[in-house]
Amino acid sequence: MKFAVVSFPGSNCDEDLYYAITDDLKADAEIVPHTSDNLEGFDAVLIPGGFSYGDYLRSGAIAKFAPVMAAVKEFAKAGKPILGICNGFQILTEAGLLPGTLQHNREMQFICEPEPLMVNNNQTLFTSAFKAGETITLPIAHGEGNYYCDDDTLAQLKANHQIIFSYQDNPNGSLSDIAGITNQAGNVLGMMPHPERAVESIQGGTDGLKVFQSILQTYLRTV
Ligand SMILES: NC(=O)CC[C@H](N)C(=O)O
Repeated sequence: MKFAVVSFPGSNCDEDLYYAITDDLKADAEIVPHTSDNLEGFDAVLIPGGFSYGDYLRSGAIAKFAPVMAAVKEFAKAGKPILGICNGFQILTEAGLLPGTLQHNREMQFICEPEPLMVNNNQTLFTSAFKAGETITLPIAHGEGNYYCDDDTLAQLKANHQIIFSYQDNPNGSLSDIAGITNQAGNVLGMMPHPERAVESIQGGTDGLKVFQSILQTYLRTV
């Protein structure tokens, strides 16, 4: 299985993700520049955290116009797995691949801390390695992680079990404690917490590795 880690000007978690996949998951990965228009040969796409284009206008608002995003949209349409982490989640909402938006944190401050989360749905390709209802800890590091959507969208997210991760102790004001959601088809996940920062015990925990193991295990079951 080969992972693409898409890198934009201002991405700063691309190499962390690359090493999480190659060193810890022991799978194949390649960093793909924002200028690429081709994701052929990849089985999953990872969109890393950071400050793409300096967070100008809004986080992710300029990245959605990068050449690679047309290929990312095709990849999503083909039902292949796409995971956006932090700025990656912001880019996916701006690109219309996930509903809702990420606003400034309630206290208008950047928050960087380990955060307890609930795994609400382990029946997804991103969470099959977790136990149902498991509580895990992943680091967050963001200024714009306050998830918002309209009432109809929220009702749909709940009815379809698309709220995959929620905060136990809502740090940023997110609607319904939302920390991570999938699209309706279940092949695109956006999450504000950083699984790639919790893949080795030296980082304080390894709960994040299970996200990548889930993707790999699901892939291996289907080939
Ligand atoms: N770590 C990150 O990806 C930061 C995301 C984003 N630019 C923010 O501060 O909200």
